[in-house]
Amino acid sequence: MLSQVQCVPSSLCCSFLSQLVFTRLLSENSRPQPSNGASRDTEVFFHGPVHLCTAGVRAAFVLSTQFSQSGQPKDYALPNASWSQGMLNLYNEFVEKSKDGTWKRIPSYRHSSDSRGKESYFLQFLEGEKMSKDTRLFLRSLDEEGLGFEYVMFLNPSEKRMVTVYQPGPYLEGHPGFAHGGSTAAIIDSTIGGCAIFVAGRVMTANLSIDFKNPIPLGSVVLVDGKVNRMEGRKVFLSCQVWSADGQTLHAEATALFIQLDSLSRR
Ligand SMILES: CCCCCCCC(=O)SCCNC(=O)CCNC(=O)[C@H](O)C(C)(C)COP(=O)(O)OP(=O)(O)OC[C@H]1O[C@@H](n2cnc3c(N)ncnc32)[C@H](O)[C@@H]1OP(=O)(O)O
Repeated sequence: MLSQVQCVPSSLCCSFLSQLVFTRLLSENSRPQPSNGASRDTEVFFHGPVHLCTAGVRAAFVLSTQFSQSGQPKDYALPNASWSQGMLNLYNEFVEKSKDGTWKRIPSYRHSSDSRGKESYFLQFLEGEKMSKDTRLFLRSLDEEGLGFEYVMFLNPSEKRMVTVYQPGPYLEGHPGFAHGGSTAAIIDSTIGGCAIFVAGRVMTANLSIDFKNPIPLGSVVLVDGKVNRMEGRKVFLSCQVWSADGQTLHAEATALFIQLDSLSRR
């Protein structure tokens, strides 16, 4: 995913009832069309006795992670039961800051194609792209809440800045108890990638250089703060810092170069 990641030497980077019931979403080829309800999209495989009840619970759980009650694709950038109080506090802080329009919460879906036709700064990026229904966005690839990347992004358009309130889950472990450096690189890349898309439309990461300063405990809450520093032609230069929620610990800082893929997409 990354063209280049540099790590400082001191860095530490380096079923629920599944024995009775196997439930899996079919390949996302059969991912439900949101307006038609969700049931078409799940296939439940039973091994042994038919445990309809548990299967139903499991299926309902899986579906509830993908669709809102309205049947529309679920916006994952909203609080869920896995968010810690610290995560909620930071989220509420930025929601408050968004009331005057300074900041804007960025909705987030599991599939790129779910962003189509919605208010999304990704829309411009997506236009004209062929979307595969087999794919999931990397950071939204897990069915169960809280296990992987729990995050919400807020964009400050005038400052060309994006902050991500981020809570790394247990499936992101590197060294025991701490987030893998690659997962930190991924959230940084996506945060500043959002900034770059905002100013330049279709972009790709050409270079990402990260200094890992302090390990990030799994389940803790951090603020990923990225901004555009300058643009030179097709080149977008960005920087990013990852801070603990209390602002006392700098976990990582990064610089990056994104390249605009075509000038027509420039905002
Ligand atoms: C969820 C939404 C957020 C998304 C965030 C996720 C983003 C990603 O992870 S993208 C995936 C990872 N990135 C990739 O796979 C990119 C692979 N690389 C490429 O496709 C190409 O090299 C690409 C597009 C970056 C640049 O290619 P190309 O368009 O031909 O540009 P090219 O002409 O070589 O270079 C343009 C300028 O950038 C400079 N440049 C290119 N790469 C680099 C680099 N690594 N370091 C420094 N400068 C560079 C060139 O020197 C040139 O400068 P100048 O105009 O001053 O001469």
